[in-house]
Amino acid sequence: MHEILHGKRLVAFDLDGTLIDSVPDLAAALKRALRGLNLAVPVEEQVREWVGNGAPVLVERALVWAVGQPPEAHLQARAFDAFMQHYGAAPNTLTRLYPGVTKALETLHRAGFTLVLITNKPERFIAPILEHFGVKEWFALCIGGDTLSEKKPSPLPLLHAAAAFGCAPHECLMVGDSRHDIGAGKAAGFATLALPYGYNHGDPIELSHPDVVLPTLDGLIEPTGA
Ligand SMILES: O=C(O)COP(=O)(O)O
Ligand SMILES: [Mg+2]
Repeated sequence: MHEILHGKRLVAFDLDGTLIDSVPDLAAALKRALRGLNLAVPVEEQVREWVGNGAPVLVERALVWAVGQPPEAHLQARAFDAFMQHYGAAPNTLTRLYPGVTKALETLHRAGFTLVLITNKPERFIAPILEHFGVKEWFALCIGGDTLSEKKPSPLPLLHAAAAFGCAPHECLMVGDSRHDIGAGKAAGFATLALPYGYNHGDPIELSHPDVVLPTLDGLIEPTGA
């Protein structure tokens, strides 16, 4: 096990860009929504830079790009509803688990860590996706971007999860791909571990100064030899 796990009891995982590469399905749903409104559609690489602050902000960023200004409320509402419908209908068509995810979750769970999922994705999508990839059973709690009154980078969901299992913040680790995960982790008093392969608005995750950066989750569970 990686030394950052020493003294830890709870590990909180981000979802998009950390466990799953979900942008292809997010982009497909966004394109369908925009096309349905007769608006320009972005390429997948653009969508990759817009993910991370939850579905309403994803749709808003797409509309700003498509119409050149902040969208009026009725356009935002129509595009958001369409996006939610399209994504809900096909959240797992092109989405893939990143390497090492299943083994890391299973190994940590069997080693006695409490695993929680803290994503900014709307809560309704979490269970179908985790079930599809056969990893839902490893999580003791899942929190979405609309589950509580605040989402990452607020520390609130992290502190909520720690309290739910009677853990002090210093006994917890936040694992994520974006500045919102690392910011929330630091604000909550968690240790922080970053994966560089996900979505961080085009910036290197090192700029957020996580405690550790690993190329994949394999490094979290590898024997240290110590
Ligand atoms: O829906 C999003 O913005 C992405 O969510 P996540 O990276 O917090 O899982
Ligand atoms: Mg993420």
